[in-house]
Amino acid sequence: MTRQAEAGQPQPLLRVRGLHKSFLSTDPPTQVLHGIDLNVQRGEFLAVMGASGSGKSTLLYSMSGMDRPTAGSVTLDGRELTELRDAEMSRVRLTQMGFVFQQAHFLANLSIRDNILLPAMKAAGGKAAGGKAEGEASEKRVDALMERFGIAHIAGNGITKVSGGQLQRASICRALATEPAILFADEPTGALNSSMTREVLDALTDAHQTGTTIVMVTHDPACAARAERVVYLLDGHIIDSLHSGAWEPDSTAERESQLLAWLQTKDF
Ligand SMILES: Nc1ncnc2c1ncn2[C@@H]1O[C@H](COP(=O)(O)OP(=O)(O)OP(=O)(O)O)[C@@H](O)[C@H]1O
Repeated sequence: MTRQAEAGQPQPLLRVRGLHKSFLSTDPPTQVLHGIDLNVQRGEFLAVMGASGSGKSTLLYSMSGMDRPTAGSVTLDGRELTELRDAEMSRVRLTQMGFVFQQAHFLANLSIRDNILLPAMKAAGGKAAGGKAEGEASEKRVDALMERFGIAHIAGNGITKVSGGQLQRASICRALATEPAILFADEPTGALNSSMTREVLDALTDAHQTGTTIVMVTHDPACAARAERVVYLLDGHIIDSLHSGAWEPDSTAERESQLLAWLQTKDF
């Protein structure tokens, strides 16, 4: 879409234009993304699908500032991210973005609650710098999130004393505790069995329904069926997208079969 055509549209929360990513560490360089254009609207739940190696994780990392794109533009709430220095980008990631990965990385010497609280405290500037009130507000928010996602009873446990599904729900709490503008999830259910997958998907759906913008990379049609829109990546290009609309519990089977039929047209 040209800038002129975009003028009448609501400004997307995340706007990606002409995004290229090559890895120069290989000889010859590995060109992974070939000029991605993508808008993510405020409050949207977007899934990114595609075959293994098509560049899904590279896209997620390049648009969330975890890695530097080779060329192109990424704006979050109108702010160009590709020009930020590392320290500024780290601050944006800490305060405006939440991340959930396939494997939850938690500190072994802290309780689940303290692991969740840590980035929220850091984002608020720390108790000492941010003031007692901000620290207390972070603690209240974390306790409310743990309650909402059904893990309040494991608050004091260490990470070896919880299930994979509980740990992943704790990851989602940790990602939301800083009240990010956008949540990035990379195969958040990839390491879970089907009942734990459902727990985590319910948590993500809940986060979305209460206003969180989500971009999720997934192989799993059951995960992608929760999203409002799915884009399909092939060899570093977005080749198609499917709008499924708002998710309703009753529509799960229908959405999955619609998505599977769409994926079959892509040799998925
Ligand atoms: N750091 C790196 N250096 C060199 N090549 C890389 C690097 N990271 C990724 N690649 C290559 O980029 C391509 C895309 O990888 P990416 O992980 O983004 O794909 P994907 O679609 O997420 O795959 P999967 O579904 O298997 O996780 C692959 O060919 C991969 O080998």
